[in-house]
Parts: sequence; structure tokens; C-alpha cells
Amino acid sequence: MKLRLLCVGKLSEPWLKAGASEYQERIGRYLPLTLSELREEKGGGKKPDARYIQEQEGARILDRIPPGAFVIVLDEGGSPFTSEKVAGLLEHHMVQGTAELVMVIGGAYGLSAGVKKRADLLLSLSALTLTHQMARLFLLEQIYRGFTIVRNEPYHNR
Ligand SMILES: C[S@@+](CC[C@H](N)C(=O)[O-])C[C@H]1O[C@@H](n2cnc3c(N)ncnc32)[C@H](O)[C@@H]1O
Repeated sequence: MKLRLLCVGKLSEPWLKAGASEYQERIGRYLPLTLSELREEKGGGKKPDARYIQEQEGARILDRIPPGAFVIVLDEGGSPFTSEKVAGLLEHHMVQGTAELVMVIGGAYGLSAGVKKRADLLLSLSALTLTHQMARLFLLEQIYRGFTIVRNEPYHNR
């Protein structure tokens, strides 16, 4: 199985870049991971048109989803997950032979209705709203944690 992360926007802070690249490297020990940063739509003006921004970014996201992929869209209003449930999800798709698992993180204005509609699963990391940059780091850590749970390796400590 291949894992592909589609993230709107870049990481601006060095500490976020360091954390994300650490967990990307760790996840890469379990399966091939690619992470694509998609261009953020410029808000412009004093009152950005959130809907327009979501639609523009949404088109870029949908364009990058390969046909047949299982798509998990990260959304605070999605289904609440525990780390064990993330592990179960990863294991399920590896055992089922899913060719490509795609995970999507939206930009500062969130995701279009079209992207949410394409989701096979809407996943919430927490009921709190995270910045898209923080959501990326949290997601990467939870994916890594999930693999250590699947493999029964020391990290989760439960
Ligand atoms: C700043 S948030 C967007 C907030 C926007 N107001 C909305 O309604 O979605 C940017 C992105 O980070 C991800 N995100 C933020 N908090 C999250 C959470 N608690 N669970 C899952 N994803 C989250 C989502 O992909 C979201 O589109």
C-alpha cells in the first residue's frame, strides 16, 4: 500500500518542518509515503471570499486524487478517532490490499463541499480547530503511532 498526503499550503515554522520531517521519515520505515503541498489560493482584499478559496483549492486537491484511491479527508467535524482506531484503519487497508490511501488536509479556509463529498471517510483529530500546519504534524504523529500499535512496538505504551 502507498500512502499519499495532500496538504494545502506549506509549513512556515522551522519547528513544524523539523517535526513533520521526523515523522515522515519514521512512517517511511513502514510504507512508501509521498507528501504533496498544494498551492494556497490568495485571499486578497480585506474580506477574503472563503467559498471561492475553498473551491479553487478543492479543484487542485481533486485533481491530485488518483482513481480508485481510498480517500480520508481530515475535518474537525468528521468522525472522532482514537489512536487504536487509526491503527485498525491502517491495518485494515494493508490487509485488504488497498493500493493507495490518500489523506487530505485543507487550507486556512477549510475544504470545499466537493472534496468532502469525495471522501470515503471524514476523520477528526479532535473537536478543536487546528491550523492546517498543526493538523499535518498531528496527523503524521498519529500515523506513526498507528504503525507502532499494529506492529506492537514500544511507543504507544498502553
Ligand atoms: C484551519 S483548519 C480550517 C478551518 C475551517 N474553518 C473549517 O471549517 O474547516 C485547516 C484544515 O486543517 C485540518 N484540521 C484542522 N483541525 C482539525 C481537526 N480537529 N481534525 C481534523 N482536521 C483538522 C482540516 O483539514 C482543515 O481543513
